Amino acid sequence: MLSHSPDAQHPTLHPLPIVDIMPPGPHQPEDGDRQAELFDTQPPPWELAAESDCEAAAVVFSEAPFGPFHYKIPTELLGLIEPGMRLRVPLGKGNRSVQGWCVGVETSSLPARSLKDVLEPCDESPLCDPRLIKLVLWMSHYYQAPAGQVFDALIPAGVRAGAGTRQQVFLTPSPRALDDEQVDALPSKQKSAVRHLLAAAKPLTAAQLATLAECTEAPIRQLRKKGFLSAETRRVLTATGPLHSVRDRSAVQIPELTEPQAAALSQISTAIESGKQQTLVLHGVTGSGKTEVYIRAIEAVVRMGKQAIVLVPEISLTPQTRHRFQDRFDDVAVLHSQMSAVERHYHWQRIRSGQVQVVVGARSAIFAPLPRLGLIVLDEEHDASFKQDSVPRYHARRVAYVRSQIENIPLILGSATPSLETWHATSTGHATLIQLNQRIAGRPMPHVQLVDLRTPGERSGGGAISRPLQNAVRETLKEDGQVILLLNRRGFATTIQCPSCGHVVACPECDMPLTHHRDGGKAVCHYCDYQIPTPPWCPICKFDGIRYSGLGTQRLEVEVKARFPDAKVARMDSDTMRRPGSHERVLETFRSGELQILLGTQMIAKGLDFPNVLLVGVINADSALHFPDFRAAERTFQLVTQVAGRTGRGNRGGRVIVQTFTPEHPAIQAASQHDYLQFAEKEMLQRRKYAYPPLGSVARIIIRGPVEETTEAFADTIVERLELSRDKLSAEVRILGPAPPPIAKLRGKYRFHILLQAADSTSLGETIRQAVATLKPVAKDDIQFVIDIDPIDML
Ligand SMILES: Nc1ncnc2c1ncn2[C@@H]1O[C@H](COP(=O)(O)OP(=O)(O)OP(=O)(O)O)[C@@H](O)[C@H]1O
Ligand SMILES: [Zn+2]
Repeated sequence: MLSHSPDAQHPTLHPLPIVDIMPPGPHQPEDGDRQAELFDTQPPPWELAAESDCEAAAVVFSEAPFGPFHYKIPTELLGLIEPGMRLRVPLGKGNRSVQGWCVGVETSSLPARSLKDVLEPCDESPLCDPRLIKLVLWMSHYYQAPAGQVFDALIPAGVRAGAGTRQQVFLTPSPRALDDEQVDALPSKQKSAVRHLLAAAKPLTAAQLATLAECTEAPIRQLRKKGFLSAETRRVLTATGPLHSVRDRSAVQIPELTEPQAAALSQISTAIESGKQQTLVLHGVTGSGKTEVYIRAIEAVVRMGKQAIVLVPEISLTPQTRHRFQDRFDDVAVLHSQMSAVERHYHWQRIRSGQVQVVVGARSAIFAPLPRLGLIVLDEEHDASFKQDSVPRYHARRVAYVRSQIENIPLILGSATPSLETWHATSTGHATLIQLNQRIAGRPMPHVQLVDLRTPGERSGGGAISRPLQNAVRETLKEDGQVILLLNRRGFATTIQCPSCGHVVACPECDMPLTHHRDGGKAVCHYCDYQIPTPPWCPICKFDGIRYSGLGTQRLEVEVKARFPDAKVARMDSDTMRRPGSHERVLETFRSGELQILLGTQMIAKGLDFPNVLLVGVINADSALHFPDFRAAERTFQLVTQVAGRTGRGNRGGRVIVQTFTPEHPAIQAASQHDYLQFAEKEMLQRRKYAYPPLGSVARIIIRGPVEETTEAFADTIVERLELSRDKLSAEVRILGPAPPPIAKLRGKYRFHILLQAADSTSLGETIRQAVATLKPVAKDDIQFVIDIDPIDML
């Protein structure tokens, strides 16, 4: 049913007709919530006489009904309401007062009396400029998320709540104060206060005015009573103190660019000077010096009086990354998830005021309200953490692309292992490829040795570490080198099973096997965090001798400590990294050389730059390979290549040992040869064969509910509607399911999913939009459905 031409539209990066993006269409409000719509009503002729021009605000809400609804701006608020502000408006039959976001102000000649009035603005100035509003509307449309909820994702909660601010009363002169005669008649202290306020030519608090006029606040109170002063309440930032640190930059050394770096920079500079949107893909092998290229490009942007956003995966927001930018720019705002609401608000205000040159942050930093944005950089653009897994389920790469179009600026996507979406864009002319094929200082790529775990001789004593890896660790430690060991599974044992009756201890909420954690002897569900004390015997047949199998990082840690008793070992996974700053502390001790072996999950695979790491061991390269996910091979290739890239970054060289049950797998073969091209070409053939992204678009609908039958029945209804809307649109969309996903039960809810595939994202999106437009699960069934456009998570 699906047909593809080789030059099929690129689904992720094809140019979007931004100007054509329409605000979300008017949703049908709930019964009794009917609020007149300006643009879907034709006034009957007898009303035309009564019509007069009126200013109306379009308002969206973060809870149903989502709008947009139109409200009349009453005369006293004319000129005070702008798009991007929050407004208080009456909603529904009972006219309950609710807060919404203003997305537009228009003059209209429709009968004003059919519209309700705006009650009041909640902000003094917009929280969102017109370009960001455009981005919100695009996200709302593309990801099929209510615009009000997109605003909530865009504007940090700390900003919305005014964290670290206080209401303060500001005084301005009223018309009476402008009448010299009346002022002259005032007692001297009051007269002096009025004159000082007039001279200040800006609103002042009573305390400020009292200081200026050298009086107490009593005369000022008198003046207010007599009507010489008008008072207005405003929110002001009261948080002070060192909310961000400034580094001493006197000793910073600026490296001379290598030739390939200089060539890359010159291409990027041309794009920056062009003043146009352009997507540049910086494909540089690990350790090729991509960060230095970003920094130089941003320096050029800053010289032009503009600003930049650098997005990195959350886990890379270590001091090392921060310092690299803070060392080179006067004003960097680093945004990370462990910030308090006050800190976040403080930086947001600084960013919006235009004083910040560079914003470095994870996914949501793409929304930073820089007034003169000149460049966006996504480092490690392939990283899955750029996709948000709650509404709005956006991918920062796609949003960055759209923002760069709205702002008309270049976008740099950097990686040693670009996503196939990005790679494909370079071959269809939607992006320009810039390559750094060599490491800095002519350092060789590390040699990778594959250890075939199927060969009995390679495995030593049933442990996780093969004989070759064991020898290599020993030699490295002897040479005073450091070791990184990757095992992408946390916990001690990943299955707890009774060898007598075969029972596997599973989560009652998710039906997934529990993982045994040694600390505290807990059995934990890695999907919902359900925990019980690990049962000492089989809960079913009471057999005394339950078995722990399957390898996790805790067990690896025990084995490593037993095999190399003289080495200092640290484990890094989400269990040991719960406390703020723990990630940084471990990396600091590793850098200082105090630690010899660092083992952990994928969080040790990214971005680390330690010259003394002479050996990287991958305990089980296949762990991600057999997931029911079309990106499994890509993820395996990326993970192995990235972790292998952590060695050989100094003058002492480095080597990599990869343990695997499938050494012949193309992803593992290509990773072992540092051959991105080989991988990309083979993988692209697979994607083409099945019309998977980037050669087609995918969407996923997840349906969940407490009763299996009703949930499935509801999923069936969605499929029927999808088929109807597909046929009505004559869209070539393939609809698969409903079927239980790999995680068929989660937190006590049954799950079904529907997969949709099409050659282009537009017909796919429209098919879904029409199918669910009026769809609502029966409230008593407690069923929810989630639309995930361009899903990353297929579980
Ligand atoms: N021109 C240069 N001269 C000397 N050293 C450099 C130069 N450019 C970068 N470096 C250093 O080389 C090292 C590797 O650079 P960087 O971390 O930017 O590489 P990368 O391409 O981002 O690697 P990865 O993708 O593996 O994270 C860093 O220690 C950096 O300071
Ligand atoms: Zn669970």
